[in-house]
Amino acid sequence: MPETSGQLPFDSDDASPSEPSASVPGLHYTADWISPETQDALLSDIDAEPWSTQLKRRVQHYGHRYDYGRRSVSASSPTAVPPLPGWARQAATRLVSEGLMDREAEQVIINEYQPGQGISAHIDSLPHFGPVVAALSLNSRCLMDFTNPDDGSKLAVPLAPGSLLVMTGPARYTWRHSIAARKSDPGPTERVPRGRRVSITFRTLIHPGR
Ligand SMILES: O=C(O)CCC(=O)C(=O)O
Ligand SMILES: [Fe+2]
Repeated sequence: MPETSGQLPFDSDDASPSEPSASVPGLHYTADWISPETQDALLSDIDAEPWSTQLKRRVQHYGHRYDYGRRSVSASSPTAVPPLPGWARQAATRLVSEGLMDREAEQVIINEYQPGQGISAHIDSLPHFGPVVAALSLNSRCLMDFTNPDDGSKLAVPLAPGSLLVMTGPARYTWRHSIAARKSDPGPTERVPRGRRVSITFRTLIHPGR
């Protein structure tokens, strides 16, 4: 296991070109954005920090806490959370240098999904978060379902370990995304069992000072 000390080899050499989705405008998928070794190093850094059990899935918040009940973001001290770890700042810098985010992410939520867990359909908070949401997948694949409420169209996007999904434009502002709470996903030939999946999501804030 590589020793990280908060720093990770966030080189972009291994990444495949980002692919825009044919069906969901503003959705970009990059396979192998990080290597399996970097995934392992990230997971061990993440698992060394406390998880919040306020939801069915465990989460960690950095930079600013997102209050799921109030659907708001707070920077005030009673709800303060740790700053972005070094590895998250490196990833945020890389997202800007690759032209995927306009500014460095100020808020990170890490989600853990055990097999059978998911996330219900939503759009990430419009009053609080900026125009791009990026999600890095670790350890297990899953299908993320996108639904357009205007015409009911749907697309299931496979998210492989090490991949990066970037939502912007209609994928960010119109389409809803969700992960079904189930233990396996349909695959090309047979069902694919899910393992423990951890996602790291990066966001900018519309009002960083509040
Ligand atoms: O797990 C993911 O890849 C995405 C999670 C998500 O949609 C969110 O945190 O808003
Ligand atoms: Fe989301």
